[in-house]
Amino acid sequence: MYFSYLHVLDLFSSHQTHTLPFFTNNRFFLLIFCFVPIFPQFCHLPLPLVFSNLGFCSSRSLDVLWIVKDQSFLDLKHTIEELRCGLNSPPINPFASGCTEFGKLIRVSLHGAQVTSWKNEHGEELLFTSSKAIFKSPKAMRGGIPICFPQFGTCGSLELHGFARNRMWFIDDNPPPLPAYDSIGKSFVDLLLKSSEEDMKCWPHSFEFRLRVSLTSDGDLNLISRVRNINGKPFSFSFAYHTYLLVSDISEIRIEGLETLDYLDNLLQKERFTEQGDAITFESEVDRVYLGSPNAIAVLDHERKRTFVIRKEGLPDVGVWNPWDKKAKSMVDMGDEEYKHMLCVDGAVIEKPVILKPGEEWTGRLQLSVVASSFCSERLGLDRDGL
Ligand SMILES: O=P(O)(O)OC[C@H]1O[C@H](O)[C@H](O)[C@@H](O)[C@@H]1O
Repeated sequence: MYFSYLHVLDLFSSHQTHTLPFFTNNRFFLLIFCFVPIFPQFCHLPLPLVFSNLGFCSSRSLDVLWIVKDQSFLDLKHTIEELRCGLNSPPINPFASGCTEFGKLIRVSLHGAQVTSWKNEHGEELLFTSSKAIFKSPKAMRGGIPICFPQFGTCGSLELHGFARNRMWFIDDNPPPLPAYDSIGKSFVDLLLKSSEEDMKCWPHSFEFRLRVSLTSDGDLNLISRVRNINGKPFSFSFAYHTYLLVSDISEIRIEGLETLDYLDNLLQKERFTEQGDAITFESEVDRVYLGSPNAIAVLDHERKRTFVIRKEGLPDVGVWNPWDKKAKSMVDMGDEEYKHMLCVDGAVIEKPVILKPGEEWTGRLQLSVVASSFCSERLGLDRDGL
């Protein structure tokens, strides 16, 4: 059965007594919508819809979550009214259509726990999604932030980038607590992936992978991954937040923070080189893993006059990828010219895989911010240690 906006509206109205105090007392909230046109293929999956903050649970079909910031109850009510008015028309994306303006928000798919959209306060998209992206299980769609686990690239015997990006995740209603600074004043959702019988056949290790996706009051996108070994024996894994940044023109992009580092070149059988330039720029295909990078790097978009600042913890390596024209043309889910508008810069653990003993947990944090390029590197705190 297809799940429509009507269900969402019903859900809000029938639980109004629960939702009102929450929305009036909190400036931040998690708004959960099912969006049929994006992932119709997942709509049959019975997944629990959990508004833990609201004090009720409901079992509904659900596949896409929206994390929205700074919305008062009145704004939300207004939006619901707008959606209600459009109920007789075919379902449309309320956010993309301009029928409502939410400003800062994140969209997350339960398929792969993939962040598929991150918007600033002007409603401008900050992550790349290919116009030819295929939103079809079991593959990850081309764009956003796929999670590469328990393998990055071809570093092992598993499918490329591991299986986590191709699995359905669940909302984690009751995650083990995180430090207070990871929760206060933020809108967030917790997702969970556990090893399935099928996965155990190719990767025989029991794990729990918890991902918190959150939006800070400044509009930063935070991702916190926690992988726990619930096995009787140790296991190792590699990992990456495969982050597709949306850029104006790849030839105008510069990465600062990776200069002088060693890197493995995936285009030359992972041969090791040392970066020589003052900054990384792009004029052909690049597929590299920079090793032992600082915990903050910057991606400067000269044309748009904005800079992505990537801060990370527990993620020593950085994958940098742009397929350029020839490879882009060979990819079914990428437009011929779209390579010009994307750059993958991945906080990752690749060269020295994480080894977890039974009962141990690993944490990898990534924070993405956008600032005006008039900020100079010193003010970005690129030499700051961690988040
Ligand atoms: O096409 P995908 O499986 O999503 O992989 C896309 C790219 O991801 C990484 O950046 C790898 O280093 C590349 O070799 C790969 O081509």
